[in-house]
Amino acid sequence: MTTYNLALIGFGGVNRALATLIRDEPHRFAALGFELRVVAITDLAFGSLVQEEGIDLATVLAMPRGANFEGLRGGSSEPRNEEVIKNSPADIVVEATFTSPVDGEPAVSHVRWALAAGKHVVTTNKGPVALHGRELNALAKENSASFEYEGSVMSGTPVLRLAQKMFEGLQLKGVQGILNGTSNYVLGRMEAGLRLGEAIAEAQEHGYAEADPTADIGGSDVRLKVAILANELLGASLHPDEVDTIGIQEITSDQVAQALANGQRWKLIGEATRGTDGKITASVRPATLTADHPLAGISGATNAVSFETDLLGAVTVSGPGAGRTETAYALVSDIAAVDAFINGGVHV
Ligand SMILES: NC(=O)c1ccc[n+]([C@@H]2O[C@H](COP(=O)([O-])OP(=O)(O)OC[C@H]3O[C@@H](n4cnc5c(N)ncnc54)[C@H](O)[C@@H]3O)[C@@H](O)[C@H]2O)c1
Ligand SMILES: N[C@@H](CCO)C(=O)O
Repeated sequence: MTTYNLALIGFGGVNRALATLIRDEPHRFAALGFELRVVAITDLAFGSLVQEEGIDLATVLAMPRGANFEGLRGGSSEPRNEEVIKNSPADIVVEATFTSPVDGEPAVSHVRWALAAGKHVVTTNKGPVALHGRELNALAKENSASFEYEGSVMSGTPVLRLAQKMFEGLQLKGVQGILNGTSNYVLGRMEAGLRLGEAIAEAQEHGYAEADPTADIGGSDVRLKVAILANELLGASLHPDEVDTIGIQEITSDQVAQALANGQRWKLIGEATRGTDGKITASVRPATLTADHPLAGISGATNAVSFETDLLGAVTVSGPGAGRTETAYALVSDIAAVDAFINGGVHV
């Protein structure tokens, strides 16, 4: 059976959940026809660790926050990202550091270094895809590497591959969705009477929120996702700055209660639409939805996206939009796509 060597860049919630799956559920990967070995980890907090024969995941997963890899064979307290990405014996670089909605760094550099070295990249990080997707895909092609990012839009719920593969023969006119688990969770908890700050703290505990939750609440997380959907599925060349964005930070508990009393729910809606002139416009804004709207019933960290098609009308997909293990699954599906690329030379 093929063994793929992985380098985990970022050892936070998502990559720890992936490491846990690799440690506890090897049968899941065996069923896909390969096994996974983690040969390198880097993280701002832990430093870096490279062990060619495979890192003992039980040991590193048991390390408390505040500890670092110095003292372990091949370990250092410095996060030597560039050295690890370029020189470790990894076949696949798993990028799950924090998302910068401004310039995508440091993740953009991580992805560039890996692809330029001919290594495959899987990532849940929206920044590189939304801000430099075209360039990075070209770099992947140039270096015969695979660049996979299914988890960048709706965590483990398949959206990009589903639309690319299953909507063949349909014309896509637009997409509309609830694309942020944290803000949707927060709005639901405000309906239950919590204050905004209390609800955000709960979302952080569940592992839904970004490192800086203002990205979730202020709409910049959804802006990146809308740009990805528009560019990947509608053939646009949108920069996230071109997506008009308003978050939920100004929505008050009174407004939430008032809407409920009127049979409505506040939701943060991201959309991208192809106009009659062919131009794609996109926005993120809060809206009150009546109960009969297809997105009104989407609660908690669940997300949903409606694809507006010419022959079927709206096709809506819903599922987890955030969560550590749910997002780690996106990486599993991406690694399976890399395997298919390696074996067939094609993207799936
Ligand atoms: N958690 C989710 O539900 C979810 C869902 C979809 C996508 N994502 C994306 O996945 C990525 C990881 O999410 P997470 O929940 O694991 O975040 P996290 O904050 O738990 O972990 C990120 C880790 O990256 C490390 N890091 C930050 N900058 C670094 C650097 N320069 N070098 C090395 N390490 C660095 C941090 O120390 C931290 O341990 C983010 O980009 C996020 O937007 C998360
Ligand atoms: N913080 C994001 C993670 C998924 O991208 C959310 O809450 O949706």
